[in-house]
Amino acid sequence: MTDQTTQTETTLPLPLAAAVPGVSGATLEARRISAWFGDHKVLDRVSLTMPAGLVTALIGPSGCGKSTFLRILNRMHELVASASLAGEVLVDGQDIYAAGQRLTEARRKIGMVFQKPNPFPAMSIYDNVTSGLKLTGIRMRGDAKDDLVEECLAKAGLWKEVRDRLRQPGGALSGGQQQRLCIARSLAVRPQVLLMDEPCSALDPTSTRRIEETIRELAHEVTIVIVTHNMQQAARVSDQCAFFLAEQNTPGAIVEHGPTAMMFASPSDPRTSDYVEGRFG
Ligand SMILES: Nc1ncnc2c1ncn2[C@@H]1O[C@H](COP(=O)(O)OP(=O)(O)OP(=O)(O)O)[C@@H](O)[C@H]1O
Repeated sequence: MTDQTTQTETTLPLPLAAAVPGVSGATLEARRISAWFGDHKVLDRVSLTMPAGLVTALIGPSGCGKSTFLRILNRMHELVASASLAGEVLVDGQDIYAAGQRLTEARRKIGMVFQKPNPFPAMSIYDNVTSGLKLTGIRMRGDAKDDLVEECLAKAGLWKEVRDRLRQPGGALSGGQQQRLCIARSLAVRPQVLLMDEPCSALDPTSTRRIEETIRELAHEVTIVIVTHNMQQAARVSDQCAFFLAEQNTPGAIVEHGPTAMMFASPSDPRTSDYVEGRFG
């Protein structure tokens, strides 16, 4: 699904986390990633470094392989029976696809927030936040768990709205609140990287702004990679952008990447300027 935007949207003066001393998160490096569904090659030798503490936006027209690339970054691509890949994904220098690397560990380090908010609807808000702990083998006592729930909901910008109803079901929240609950759930296992696949495309403009603010606030502690069709959103939230394209039935590849301001103001490839200025895609 594609979120439509207009040129009339304003740009939020959100702070940049770039190059702030003391940022945490991990540097994620994709090296020569190719991907297939059966015989259909959808990515061709894509390399990209996503530095610690920065927000990287993946942009490009529908079908160019952005979501596939994102799913490769935390080993979700392999859930599709026909899927295969080549290349390496390094988290602070360690390849998550190397022999002996555990799938659960990769997923703990590298969380994912999806297009459509997907909390467990009948489960309480509190239990939604802690639901990932058991899966990843983290044990916690009551008080520590309470503190973690508050911390994660606060970081996701939801604590004040739900502090008095933590035992109510997650499904009773609004769409925007559900998405922030999903962000809190991802944060509870202390990921180093957070992947977001069009996290605002199902949300209204106000909820979108809240999520964008949350992304900027989180950027100093977790490396964020976001897929978005919304160029204003890419400009507002990201520090660097990578422009993907799959031309004339060729596999997707990165045409150009660099600091967001440069990608929008003076890209070196005319296809990038055509895309970011809305002339195609
Ligand atoms: N599960 C799948 N099985 C087979 N082919 C798939 C599958 N998922 C994606 N593809 C194909 O892989 C290519 C890349 O798709 P992908 O969803 O990664 O692109 P995208 O850039 O994220 O698109 P969009 O912006 O529309 O979400 C497309 O040709 C798509 O049809």
